[in-house]
Amino acid sequence: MDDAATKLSARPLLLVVMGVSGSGKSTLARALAERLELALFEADDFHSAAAVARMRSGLPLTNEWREPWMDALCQHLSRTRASVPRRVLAWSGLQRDHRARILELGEPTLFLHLVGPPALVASRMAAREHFFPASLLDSQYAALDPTAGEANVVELDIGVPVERLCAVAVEHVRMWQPPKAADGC
Ligand SMILES: Nc1ncnc2c1ncn2[C@@H]1O[C@H](COP(=O)(O)OP(=O)(O)O)[C@@H](O)[C@H]1O
Ligand SMILES: O=C(O)[C@H](O)[C@@H](O)[C@H](O)[C@H](O)COP(=O)(O)O
Repeated sequence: MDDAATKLSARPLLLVVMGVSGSGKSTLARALAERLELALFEADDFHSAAAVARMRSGLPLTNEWREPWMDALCQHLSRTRASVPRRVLAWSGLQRDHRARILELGEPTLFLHLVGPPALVASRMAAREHFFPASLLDSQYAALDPTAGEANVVELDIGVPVERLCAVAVEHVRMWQPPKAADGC
C-alpha cells in the first residue's frame, strides 16, 4: 500500500464513480480499487436480463426500468456493508433522486463524477465492446441531473490518462471530510 492508501485505510468509505455510459467509470473504479485496496462493485451487474436486452436493442432505460435496478443495487450495498466497509462502486448515478438513495444508506460517500465532451465519450464508446450502444449516449445526457454544487460530489475531467485521473481522484479522497452524520459509520 502506498502513503495515500495507508492514510485512507482506517475508515469506512464508499466511493461512487459516476457519469454517463462510456465516461470511464469502470476503468477508474478498477484503478481506485487497486490503489486504495477497495472492494469493487459494478452497478451493471444488477440489471435484469430484460433491461440489458432493452439497452442492447437500442432503447434507453426509463425511470420505471431503473427502479428495480436501484432496489437490487441498494439492497446489495446494504447487505454487504458490514463485511465490506471500504468499497468503490461504478454506477452511472444519473438521477439526483437515485444519488440521494445511495446517500440514505448512511455510508461516508463521495461521488466522483466523470465529465467530458460528448464527442470524446462517443469515440471511446465506439472503440469498445459493450451491450450499451453509442446511439444511446444522447439519452444519457438527457437523463443526467447536473451535479454542480451538490454536496459530496467532485467532478473530474476525463481528458487525461487513467493513471493521472486516478491520482487526482485519490487526492480528492484524501482531502475529503465526510459529513459528521456519516463519520462514525
Ligand atoms: N482516462 C481515459 N483515457 C482514455 N481512455 C479511457 C479512459 N477511461 C476510460 N477509457 C476507455 O473508454 C472506454 C469506456 O470506459 P469504461 O470504463 O468502460 O466506461 P463506463 O464504465 O463509464 O461505461 C473503455 O474502452 C476504456 O478503456
Ligand atoms: O441509463 C442508466 O441509468 C444507466 O446509465 C445505465 O443504462 C448504464 O449506463 C448502462 O448499464 C450502461 O453501462 P455503463 O454505464 O457501465 O456503460
